Amino acid sequence: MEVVGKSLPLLTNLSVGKYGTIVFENFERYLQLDQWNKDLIDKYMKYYSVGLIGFMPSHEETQVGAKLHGFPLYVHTNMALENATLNKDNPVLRLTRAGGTVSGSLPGTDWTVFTPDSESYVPLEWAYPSITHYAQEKLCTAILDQGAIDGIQRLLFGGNLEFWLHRLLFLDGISYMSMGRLSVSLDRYILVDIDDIFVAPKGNRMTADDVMALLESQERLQELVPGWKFNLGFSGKYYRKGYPEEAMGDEKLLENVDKFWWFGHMWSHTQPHKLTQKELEIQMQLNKQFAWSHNIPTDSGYSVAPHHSGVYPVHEPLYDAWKKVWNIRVTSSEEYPHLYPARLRRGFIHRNIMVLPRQTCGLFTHTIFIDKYPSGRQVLDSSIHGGELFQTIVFNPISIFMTHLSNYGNDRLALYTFESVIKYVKCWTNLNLRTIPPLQLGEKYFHLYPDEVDPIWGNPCADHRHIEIWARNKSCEQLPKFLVIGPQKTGTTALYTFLAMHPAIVANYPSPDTFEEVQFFNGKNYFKGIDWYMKFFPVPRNSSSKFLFEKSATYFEGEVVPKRVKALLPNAKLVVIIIPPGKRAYSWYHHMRAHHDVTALQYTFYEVITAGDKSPRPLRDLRNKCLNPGMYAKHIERWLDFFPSSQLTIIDGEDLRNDPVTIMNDLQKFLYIEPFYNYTEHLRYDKRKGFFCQVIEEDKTKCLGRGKGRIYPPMNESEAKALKDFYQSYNVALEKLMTRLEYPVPAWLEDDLQ
Ligand SMILES: Nc1ncnc2c1ncn2[C@@H]1O[C@H](COP(=O)(O)OS(=O)(=O)O)[C@@H](OP(=O)(O)O)[C@H]1O
Repeated sequence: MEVVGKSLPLLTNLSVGKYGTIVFENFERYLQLDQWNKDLIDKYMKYYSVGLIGFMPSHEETQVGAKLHGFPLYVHTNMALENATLNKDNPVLRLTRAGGTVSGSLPGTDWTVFTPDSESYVPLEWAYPSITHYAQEKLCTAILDQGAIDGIQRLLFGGNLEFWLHRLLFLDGISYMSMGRLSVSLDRYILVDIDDIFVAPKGNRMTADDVMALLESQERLQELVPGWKFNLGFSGKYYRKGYPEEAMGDEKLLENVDKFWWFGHMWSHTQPHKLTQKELEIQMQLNKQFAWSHNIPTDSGYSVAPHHSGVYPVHEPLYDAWKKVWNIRVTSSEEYPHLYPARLRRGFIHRNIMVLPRQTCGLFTHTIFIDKYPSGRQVLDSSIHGGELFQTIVFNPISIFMTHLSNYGNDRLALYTFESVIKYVKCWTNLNLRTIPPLQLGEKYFHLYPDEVDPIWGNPCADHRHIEIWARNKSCEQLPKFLVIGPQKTGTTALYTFLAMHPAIVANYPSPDTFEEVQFFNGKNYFKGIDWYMKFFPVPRNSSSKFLFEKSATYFEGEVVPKRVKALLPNAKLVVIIIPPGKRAYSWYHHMRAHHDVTALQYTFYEVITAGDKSPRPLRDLRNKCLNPGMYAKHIERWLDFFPSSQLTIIDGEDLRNDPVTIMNDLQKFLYIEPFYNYTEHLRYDKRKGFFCQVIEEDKTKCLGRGKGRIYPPMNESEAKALKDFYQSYNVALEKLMTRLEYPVPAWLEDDLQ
């Protein structure tokens, strides 16, 4: 999909058509195109068998029987309409079914209606004028030009997408105009959880009659939705806690235990984020014993958490206890990434537990009576009749809804809601509705959305609901305020050490697995979750005055890293160090040799940097690790796609090496760190090491270890030349970038570009 501004986009790519359907939000813009562009689009549509969808705009001035420029079609604008119907013989209909009449006024008073004067046109939708002085004949509000005149099919809408039926027709239009190339599947999966089946105050619970009504409703729904079963969550502690007739309702449910699906909850419906793993296990175990003693199946692999607590933001003990006690493989939540907007809800898999997005159906614990539905019953009915609930089912391949015991007692609001909406979907669509058990649903979901498997951890403090369901002992102050992102071999360890000397700055604890770096955002560690990450930082006692930071030099070139950092640490400052890229590559090569890397020992530096794409894999890998991080501009631009330049600073590593005091002073200003730390007194050039080192005592310094500031022979001329050629275009881009960001161009960069 491409949204076009003033000029037309390139329609083809290597003589392959790029677009399956052309849509004009305002059809007049198509009519007003200059001849050249219009011919171009028309030719494209004919050649690639692509059709056009256009929406008629509204104007203050009303047109009555006006001819549409260039078409045998007459329009009447600014109409108020009601009672829409569809032409069941129109070939566009696919997902949409000509279901009857949408009674009542259509949204807006600026509809355009069409009168064709050619056999090429087939009406798609009709409606009647609302104002009585018009003749009560049906008027065409959407029309298909089948292309008999100029070989191009066009679908014109006289109203916009505010009308729910048009949203369905629009999808069908895209499918039809692209000859099926842009079609969505007609399968829709719905799962309704009743969560929690024994939890509701006296008076709001189910009686035995309500349970029978639930079963009857389930049978009727099974006729419409193969496999339909209500999915009941239970907390055993509340069994038989209602009035006597409600206790009989609970018993009735268990008499019919095999007619439903079941999933275990917490024994006492407590929010998991408030509990330790041990406490969670006890809660779950009690509930499991209750299940065993009442013949409730315990093998669904599904569970949900009260108030979504612990699922997202992740409370690891919940996942641990779920796995251990119930062997949970799938759950659902409304909170990832945030509650609203609902259309952005996603799934993810964490530690082999599939978290599916849950939709909202408008039934909450406090919505008990149909006639007392908040803001009136008509709100519920319009949600069912083409509104939010209807569209949720139509536009989401998989919908998981949560309902509550209180929705099924009294006047059985939930039964009314689901039976009505399902019937309405059946009436107006050709969708194949299905219900399958949660585990299968999870597998289906990630088959449909493989890109969602990997989570993107957001910042819990960016959402007040998330803070409420995050453990008390956790705090966003335990996350870093800035990151030294690399790249490797540019002096990042020296910078890390100098920063850690500052009394107001606190560095991450070293990682035992990755030498000193945490390497959270770039590799597998990311999937260990943010609890794991936070363990690398002390809980700051006086948080506001401490600057936590982390240095992982591989973040710089990691493709996914900026996106992940942005999600968790949107306000973090970023520190980049650059040195001559060839020098960096050479240092890396010697680093690998010092670590006895067989490939580095086997090949000369020249062989590594000039290796072709047909070379052995290990050689190519080493070449890439040598050369890629030095494509500085490319990587910095990627970070700038996610962060404003004011959050990122670029340090010239040669300055850091030769004049660290000035660099550290500038960096303190960039980070707004107080109190100011006078590095002049704390850093001194060490002749033996050949670098600046930390002053320990008057006459004693502490330098970085042997692995930093290695001694190796200078680069030879052919190596230097190969590197200069390789980095030429990247260095040009770097110079431009630095100038744009108002940095002085480093002397080495100017030299390299000579
Ligand atoms: N003060 C001080 N002391 C020691 N070394 C210093 C210092 N300042 C900069 N350098 C240069 O840092 C190079 C190592 O860079 P990194 O620390 O980023 O390497 S690593 O990615 O963490 O392995 C290291 O590279 P080599 O000289 O190739 O060993 C040094 O040149």
